[in-house]
Amino acid sequence: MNIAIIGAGALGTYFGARWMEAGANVTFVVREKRKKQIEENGLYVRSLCGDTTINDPKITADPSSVKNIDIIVLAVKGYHLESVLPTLEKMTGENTYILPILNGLAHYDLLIRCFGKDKVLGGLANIIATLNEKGHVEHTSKLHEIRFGALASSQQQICERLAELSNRSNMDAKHSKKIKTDLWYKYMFITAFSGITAAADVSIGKVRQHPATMEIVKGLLQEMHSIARAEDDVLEEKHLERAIETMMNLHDNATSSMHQDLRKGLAIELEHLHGYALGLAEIHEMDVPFLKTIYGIVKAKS
Ligand SMILES: NC(=O)C1=CN([C@@H]2O[C@H](COP(=O)(O)OP(=O)(O)OC[C@H]3O[C@@H](n4cnc5c(N)ncnc54)[C@H](OP(=O)(O)O)[C@@H]3O)[C@@H](O)[C@H]2O)C=CC1
Ligand SMILES: CC(C)(CO)C(=O)C(=O)O
Repeated sequence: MNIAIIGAGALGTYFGARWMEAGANVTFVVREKRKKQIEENGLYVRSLCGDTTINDPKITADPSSVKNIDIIVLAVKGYHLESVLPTLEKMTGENTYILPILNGLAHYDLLIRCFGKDKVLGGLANIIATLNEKGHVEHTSKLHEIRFGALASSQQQICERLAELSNRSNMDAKHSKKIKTDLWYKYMFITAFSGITAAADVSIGKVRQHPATMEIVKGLLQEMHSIARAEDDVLEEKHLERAIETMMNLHDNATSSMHQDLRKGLAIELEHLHGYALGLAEIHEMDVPFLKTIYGIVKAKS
């Protein structure tokens, strides 16, 4: 299978490396600075699930040179989305599908508008990974899940091909038959988790110590659940209960990538996650005081 990864950041490099180990032909489409860094330092993954070095990785900063791709994995941050569209346009052929693994849902509207609903697969990732100063991946927990699935009936075959490849790989890959539900669940969860950890500047253990703080988490989840139901009606009551249970069971030191980015002084995906949810709430004329407050607090810190 020919896979192109746009964004050789933490997720793109990690999953790209795992697909390569499983025998895929993977090309990394990067910008010049990252290309130079990879040429100097190589592509290396340090992982609790097994280290790996990518020997002679195919890297290019010229998307028009990348042909005959089955799946383009989009692994950029939400705020890179607009600027990556010309890259996607140059690479998307008749038989190419786009698999976004970004957090959130805001990108689907844009991608489907630009490339059509048959082209855009559903995807998400659950992993804790970052790039170190050498540009190598540091994967620091045993969680390395990727989920993908068809958003249109014409996409079944490509999803099955990806599942066949991924089942041979060293990652927890799931071909989901209910990817829309999975996407909304993750969006609900990450908006609450990243919101509270970034706003309070603490990891989840501290949040759980204080019932008043935990009430905010529950309020955020409840509001996101209501937005999901108004928009797509795919989440049930059990999903809300599961999200609360997961929050209760996370390791005390667990925190969100948004919180970590904020601490490092990096850009964050606040508009992509919380901003987009506020827009949906407005369309549905819903009152979302927890979301509004968290957005306001994190905005001032960003
Ligand atoms: N890290 C994590 O643990 C998790 C992250 N996620 C989500 O996954 C997504 C990706 O996150 P993550 O991998 O951490 O992000 P990173 O910042 O590590 O990687 C994003 C990469 O995208 C690259 N990029 C941006 N624009 C372009 C472009 N036009 N062409 C080529 N490359 C480009 C950047 O390259 P450059 O160096 O040139 O800027 C960067 O390397 C986010 O939505 C995040 O929320 C989800 C689960 C966990
Ligand atoms: C919750 C987690 C770590 C799961 O992948 C995540 O998506 C994030 O922090 O961005």
